[in-house]
Amino acid sequence: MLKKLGCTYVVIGHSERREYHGEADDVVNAKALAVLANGMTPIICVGEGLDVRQANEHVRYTVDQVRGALKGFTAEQVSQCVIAYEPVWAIGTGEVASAADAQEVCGAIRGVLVEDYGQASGDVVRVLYGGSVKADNIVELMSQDDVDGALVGGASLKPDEFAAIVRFYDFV
Ligand SMILES: O=C(CO)COP(=O)(O)O
Repeated sequence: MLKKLGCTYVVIGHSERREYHGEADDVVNAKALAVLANGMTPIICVGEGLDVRQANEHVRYTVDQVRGALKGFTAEQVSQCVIAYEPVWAIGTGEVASAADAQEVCGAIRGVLVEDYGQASGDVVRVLYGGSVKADNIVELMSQDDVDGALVGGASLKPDEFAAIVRFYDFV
């Protein structure tokens, strides 16, 4: 159905789907395979809640979600995926992870992709950060080595704000 509607990217495993619709890693895995089989690109969302962050388990937790979502994938399939790190405590709250927080987890995600699927796959996968991204924090987030882009929620509903995010490179 999404393919027929002309969709090219499909967001999977968003924290709201995980929380309210039981979209666990096995479902995310099956959906990502279905998206790829239909010639679209899965954007696989991962990220920890506040309790996990406070327990300092965020890297292990998020990396486990990535591995669960990609279980059984070939390196070629992985190369076609986008991963979005969205710490749940930063979504729609105005609470943005610091650029260093984003880099820590996005870097760890890239690390496991390289470890499990090789350097070429790890390099080609786009790792995004999402959670209260705005015009005034996009430059710092995008300057991190392993943050390749952003998954923007609320700010995408404000034309001027979103345009400034998309054109962040004008401010670098
Ligand atoms: O969940 C998000 C995008 O999928 C992020 O939303 P906000 O940018 O509103 O925090």
